[in-house]
Amino acid sequence: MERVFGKDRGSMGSFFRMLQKARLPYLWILAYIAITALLTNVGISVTEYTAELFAGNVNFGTVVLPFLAFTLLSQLISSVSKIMSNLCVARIDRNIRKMIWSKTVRLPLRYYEKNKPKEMISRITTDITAISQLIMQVFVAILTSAYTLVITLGKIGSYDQKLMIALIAVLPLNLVIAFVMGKMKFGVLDLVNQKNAELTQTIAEKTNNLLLIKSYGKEEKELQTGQEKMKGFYKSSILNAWLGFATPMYALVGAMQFIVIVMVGRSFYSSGALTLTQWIAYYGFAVNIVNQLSAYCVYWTTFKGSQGATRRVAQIMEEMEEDIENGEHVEHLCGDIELREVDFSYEDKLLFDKLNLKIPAGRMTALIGPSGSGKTTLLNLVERMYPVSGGKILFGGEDTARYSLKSFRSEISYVTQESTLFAGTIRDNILFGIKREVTDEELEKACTDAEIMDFIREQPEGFQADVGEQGEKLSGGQKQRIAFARALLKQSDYLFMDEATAAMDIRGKDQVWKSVKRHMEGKTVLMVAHDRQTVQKADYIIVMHNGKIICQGEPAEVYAENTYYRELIGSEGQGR
Ligand SMILES: Nc1ncnc2c1ncn2[C@@H]1O[C@H](COP(=O)(O)OP(=O)(O)OP(=O)(O)O)[C@@H](O)[C@H]1O
Repeated sequence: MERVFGKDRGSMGSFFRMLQKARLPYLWILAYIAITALLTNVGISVTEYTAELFAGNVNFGTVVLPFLAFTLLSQLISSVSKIMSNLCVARIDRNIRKMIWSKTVRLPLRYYEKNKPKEMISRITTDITAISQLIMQVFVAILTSAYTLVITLGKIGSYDQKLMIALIAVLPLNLVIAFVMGKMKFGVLDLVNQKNAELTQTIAEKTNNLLLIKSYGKEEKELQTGQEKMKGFYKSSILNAWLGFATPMYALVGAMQFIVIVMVGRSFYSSGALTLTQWIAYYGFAVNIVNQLSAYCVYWTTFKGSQGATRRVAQIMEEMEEDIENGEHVEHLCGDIELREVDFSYEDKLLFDKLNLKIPAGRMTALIGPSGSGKTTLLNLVERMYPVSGGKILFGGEDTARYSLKSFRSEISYVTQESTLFAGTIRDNILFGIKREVTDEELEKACTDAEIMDFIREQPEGFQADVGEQGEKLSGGQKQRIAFARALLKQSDYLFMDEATAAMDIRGKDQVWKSVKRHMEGKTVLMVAHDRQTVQKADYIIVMHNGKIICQGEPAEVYAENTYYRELIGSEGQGR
């Protein structure tokens, strides 16, 4: 509960910085404000003509006709104003969603160590809706309501200044109750949004891993996990539902104000300070003012209710993006890869401490070592997916920190451990990230070399065959072959592979390795491997253990020195 009713931590500074970046549709918002101001003035006329009618003045030309005309006009403007408000909300939603999506893609991988990527789903869907509501239903609405209040009070003041002052004196009652309710609403809605994000994250993760859940018979357990998250969300929604009691409380305060307003007006009418028409018009204006003030209570609770969502989105926008353009454009990477005194930690866990390593250019190097020794991390550091916390990474003696990430990464082909594909066609997936024009012959050649061409020919739609969500219609080996075809088409001088053939059959592996040898003749290949067949392709070996290099050199040297390599390669590998 502390979380619900505790101190709110919304930061309006970061919120306004976020709005600056969001490029709000200011012209549309201004047009909406202008139309709403027009509606206020037309509404004043409607109230005045209504008062004339109540007072018994039914002259067709001067009262009835203008009353009908202004009423119709007021309804028309009101419809246009609602449509404009919805258009503004849609535009604000779109702009902020685009901005957060761009941030999601540009945030460094480091950000996702601490924050769950799947929680971004509810940031981009639910939280953003709360923000557009805040802008239109609070900030803009406060402006338009304030205008209506001033104009209406001015009108009452034109009847009698004292009447206006008496009315102003009874107004602040609403604000006290609104303040208390707003505090509670903030806590509850923050909790609702948080529980929603957790539920989204859990469902996205579990539905992605249904195979694993089924094969280990964990249906009941995961059912429970999902249900617990739903229970958490449900409880917070129930708490939110109880806040519905705020409405009768506002109504009670409104009714008390109404009694005071009528008594004040009545005494002015009795003393002769107001005519009958003015007394009736005063009543209409006073009701309008109370409605406006009730609306202020709603603005306040909406404002407090959206504070949690606002804070989360604003915090994301404050995070540093990876600047992929900054730095020198590297035309052509070449030379040995060198790690000099490199430090790197995952959160508090130090993995590399002053690591020194040279990976020779133009050779096929295997990076081997027990699980968790840091092989994938080393590949990621060399590709600059994570910044090092100390030391340097050099290519051909040049510090890579001076190159722009965009140009630097485009010089390396990387076949990752998972070989994830995106929903779409085989062709789209192979050409993903290939920035040059690729001819059909080249595409077929790369697929033949990656041993996937026969499979593509078997598909009725060929290259246009759909791979399914995350490539689910393909086998693990087929996905790896597609990733290989893509890497070959990239034509880089550096090829990194992280257990990139682990899912392939023995014959397929051999074929793919022959293609790699052919394509990468004289170029640099760095591969992480656990199996003898793959490690044997290498002509240089690096052995890692617990974030340290424990041995490196020609296969024969490493065979003589290192037990891990000897056990991995077996007696057949001797003398290589
Ligand atoms: N994102 C992460 N956050 C925190 N710790 C991590 C993260 N990724 C890896 N680690 C830790 O860093 C260490 C090295 O991991 P890494 O994936 O580099 O090992 P590896 O040698 O490639 O293992 P494997 O052969 O099993 O793929 C491990 O102890 C791992 O738990």
